Amino acid sequence: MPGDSVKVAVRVRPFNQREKNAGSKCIISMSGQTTTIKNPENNETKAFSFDHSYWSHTDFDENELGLNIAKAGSNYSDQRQVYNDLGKGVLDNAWQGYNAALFAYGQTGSGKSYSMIGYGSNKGIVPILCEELFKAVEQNDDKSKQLQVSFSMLEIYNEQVRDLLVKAKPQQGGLKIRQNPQSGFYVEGLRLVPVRNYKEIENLMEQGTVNRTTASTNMNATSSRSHMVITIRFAQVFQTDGGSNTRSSDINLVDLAGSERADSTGATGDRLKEGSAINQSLSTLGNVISALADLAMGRRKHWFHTEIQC
Ligand SMILES: Nc1ncnc2c1ncn2[C@@H]1O[C@H](COP(=O)(O)OP(=O)(O)OP(=O)(O)O)[C@@H](O)[C@H]1O
Repeated sequence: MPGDSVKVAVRVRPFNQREKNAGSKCIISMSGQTTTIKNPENNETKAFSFDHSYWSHTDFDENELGLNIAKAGSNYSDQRQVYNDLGKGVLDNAWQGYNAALFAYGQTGSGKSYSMIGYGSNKGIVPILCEELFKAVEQNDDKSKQLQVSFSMLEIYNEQVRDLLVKAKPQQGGLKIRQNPQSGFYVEGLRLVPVRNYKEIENLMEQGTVNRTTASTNMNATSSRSHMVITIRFAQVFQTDGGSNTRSSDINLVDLAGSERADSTGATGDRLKEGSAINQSLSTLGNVISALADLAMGRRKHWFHTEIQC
């Protein structure tokens, strides 16, 4: 794959009302790729380097369209900048036939859905990426190349997979994850809907977002209680003398549920059960990623099965 195969970025959001009411102080600062955390008790600092460190905490105004834009001279990162750095490369790779995945990970209420999906006019990476994909598709005037886009959207809620494009209540136990020796993992029965333009994707995304399980907690009024995976399958069919060749790519865009502490979210009953499923699956995901890193570095020879059952 061209460029770096893995990129890591962090983003700091503005204080919410609860944090403002509590008189919270920001202990994070960002400069270039570096994120610095200051211990307010002894002023000790620790610096961490990432591919991108996005300052979205202060120094922005809302324009007449409701868009949050940087104040002159500030280092505020808006939605478009985050897309340009993270989403654009994913799209470029898809044109070249590579699969790609983008995960948003963080504590509950930290801004994952804002960065991935967005709120109101502040569209996130997923809608911008879909819009840019269709802009390019519409510009294609090569008659020997046919471009096809399909869309699916699922959630993993309490360890069960549900198709978000289907309104009906999910079947007992949820959809099953299967493995095909040729094409890899897939979700049996998941709808993969062919889409012809951005408007159709926008409608599907809206429908899926409404179906997604959210609830209010002390930490976030619109907390996602499930992990969400949007897959955009992009196929380029090239006509040849003898028939056709297809170059296909899956773009997986994942908005994870946030990690949480039961005493901070005030969770009881269903919320508590969801919170514990969320934390368990996030730690499993962490194990899977470190196992993959070990495999890539040659530190481990075998995959272990139990980690991929979630
Ligand atoms: N960069 C940002 N600029 C402005 N507001 C933001 C930003 N990031 C997050 N917010 C606001 O913070 C609140 C929480 O964000 P969001 O719902 O995206 O969190 P989350 O990490 O997805 O939470 P959860 O895991 O509980 O679903 C929302 O009201 C959102 O509008």
